Amino acid sequence: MSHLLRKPENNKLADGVTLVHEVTEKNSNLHYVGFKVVDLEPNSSYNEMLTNLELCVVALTGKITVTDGYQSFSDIGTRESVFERKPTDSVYVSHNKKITITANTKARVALCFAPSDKELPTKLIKAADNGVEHRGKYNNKRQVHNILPDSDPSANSLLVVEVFTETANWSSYPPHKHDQDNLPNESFLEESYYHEMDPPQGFVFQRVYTEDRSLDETMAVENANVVLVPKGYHPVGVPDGYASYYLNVMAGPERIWKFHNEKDHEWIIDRD
Ligand SMILES: O=C[C@H](O)[C@@H](O)[C@H](O)CC(=O)O
Repeated sequence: MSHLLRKPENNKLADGVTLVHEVTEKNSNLHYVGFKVVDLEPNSSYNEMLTNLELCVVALTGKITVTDGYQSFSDIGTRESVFERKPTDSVYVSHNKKITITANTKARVALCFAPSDKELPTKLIKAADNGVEHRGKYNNKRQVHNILPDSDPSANSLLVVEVFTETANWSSYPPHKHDQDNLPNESFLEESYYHEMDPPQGFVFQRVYTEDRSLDETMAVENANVVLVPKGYHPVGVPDGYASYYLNVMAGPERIWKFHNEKDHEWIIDRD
């Protein structure tokens, strides 16, 4: 199995609290992006102590209450399934804070981390404030919810976005990369993908590869898998009959999403 592909760990932390995924600098080849998925039964709580990291808590499914010890955001979350295809609520918390997430209903929560030494206000990012985009044409169409885009100054280095790709379409396509700290031409952003499929027995293909092919991994990605993108192009193809969801976390030295399309495939964008 590719070293970039993570299957659910489903590590039971306490009654009603399961750590589905944990991606850190210690257990991955990522140095900027950190990521966790936590399942909570009703009335169960999960605590996280932030030191030099900022965090975006995304209510993937179900309803949760999030507090940073000073502010509390109650009963947030908008959907029972990500495939309701509507934005959800999130909470941004900057470094040096302890956060507690309590489930009001059965919930799956994504914790998106990036480095920060900047004190910034804790903030509810309401579903209604997500920028929704419909990108692409032909079989390259996808729906994008911008949760923490680089146009939103709320965070220090974190970018969070979720993407819906319908049956037999491609996304993160034409292949693009952002692995060079070379602004204004390209930014360096590591990236993680948390994938879900509908129906859940489905899979997608994702390839992660560099210009020189020194890295070239093609994966069959299944429901609730995580793919790590330390560098390189990273397109996703969705088989006929299935719909794809993924949540992206990006972070790097500059909080700017400036990607470079692979020249061989850039014509895809120029079709009439
Ligand atoms: O770099 C960002 C990720 O590849 C996705 O968020 C991608 O941009 C989604 C898309 O437009 O297909």
